Amino acid sequence: MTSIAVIGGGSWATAIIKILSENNVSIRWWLRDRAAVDHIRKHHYNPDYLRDVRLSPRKVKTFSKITDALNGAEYVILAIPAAFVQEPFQGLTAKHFAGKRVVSAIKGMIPEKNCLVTDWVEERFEVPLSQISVIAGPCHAEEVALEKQSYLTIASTDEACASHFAQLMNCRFVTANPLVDLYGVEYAAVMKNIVALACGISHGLGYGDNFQAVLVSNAMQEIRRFVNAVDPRERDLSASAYLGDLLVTAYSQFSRNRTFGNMIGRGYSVQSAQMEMKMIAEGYYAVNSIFEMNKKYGVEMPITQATYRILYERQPPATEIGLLKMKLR
Ligand SMILES: NC(=O)c1ccc[n+]([C@@H]2O[C@H](COP(=O)([O-])OP(=O)(O)OC[C@H]3O[C@@H](n4cnc5c(N)ncnc54)[C@H](OP(=O)(O)O)[C@@H]3O)[C@@H](O)[C@H]2O)c1
Ligand SMILES: O=P(O)(O)OC[C@H](O)CO
Repeated sequence: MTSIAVIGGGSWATAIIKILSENNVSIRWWLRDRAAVDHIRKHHYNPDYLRDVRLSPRKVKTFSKITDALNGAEYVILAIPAAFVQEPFQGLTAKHFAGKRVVSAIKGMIPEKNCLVTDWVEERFEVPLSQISVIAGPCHAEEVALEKQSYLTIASTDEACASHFAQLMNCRFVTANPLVDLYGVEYAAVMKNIVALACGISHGLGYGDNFQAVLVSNAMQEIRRFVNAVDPRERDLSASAYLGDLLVTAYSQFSRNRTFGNMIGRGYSVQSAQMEMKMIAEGYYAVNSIFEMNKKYGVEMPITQATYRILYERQPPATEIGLLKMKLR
């Protein structure tokens, strides 16, 4: 049995645990909410997210102390929005991660540092990059809960690391494939959330499918320009880890980022949209990080810039999307 620590108690953590539980694994699940830890021990489902997912008490043990969850685990999966991922690890050191492989399921950037989660893990806990991977690909937790066929990509700099974890994620309803492009996949996953915000804003303003198709096509070009500037290498951006994830997030009814953007387009303030949405839209934090990062790279990024001005400079969505409209082809 492979021992896997899962850090985070939200919808994606719950979905990942459902997938892994299809295989021969032992899961050590840390949740910050003590009541949820106790509830899962007693009733075998997460009271706050994906309540229909049944959790095997034989395979899944819950913990409220993070060091207990990490104890003896071969893998550590991070599944907390990037803005909050540092909090539970305060006081922990490299020794807590010695010999472990780390998998980030997070599609976001650490706001205070404007850095990728995998870079933070490497630097903060001295985990070798070859032992770090990400879970990517077009996949919503809600569809995993329904066992709808899904595809994941496990990306790493190291083929063996990606392949080994991909095997653990393969199951009846999930096909997981390894890919050697850690940074390209991670940045594309961060950026598709920004695009989904822009799609939601446009939809909220009354723009239709014709406009969105052009917006998404232009967004793919924007992602290509940025990713190639930050990490130039051969990659096929039409693969599902890149284009597929952009499409599902831009179009799905389940997308948190699109939903958040839609509220902004309809006139909600950032604060009221955040309060209304129970779940986290990573794109809100990512747009600031990518905007700041791009001061160094100077890539042409009209969609990111318009979204930044709407969310961080309080510019009227109608004005910004109106200006963006003239730049799209
Ligand atoms: N949901 C998906 O379909 C999906 C798919 C692929 C990737 N992802 C990525 O997975 C990551 C997690 O997203 P999610 O969808 O699981 O989010 P979510 O459903 O909104 O859950 C957020 C989780 O983070 C916890 N949290 C919030 N603030 C925290 C803090 N200050 N300290 C510790 N924990 C905190 C919440 O704990 P409480 O419940 O106690 O508030 C909750 O367990 C994101 O990067 C997202 O992009 C999500
Ligand atoms: O619901 P979103 O917008 O956070 O997107 C979730 C996943 O990243 C889709 O692959």
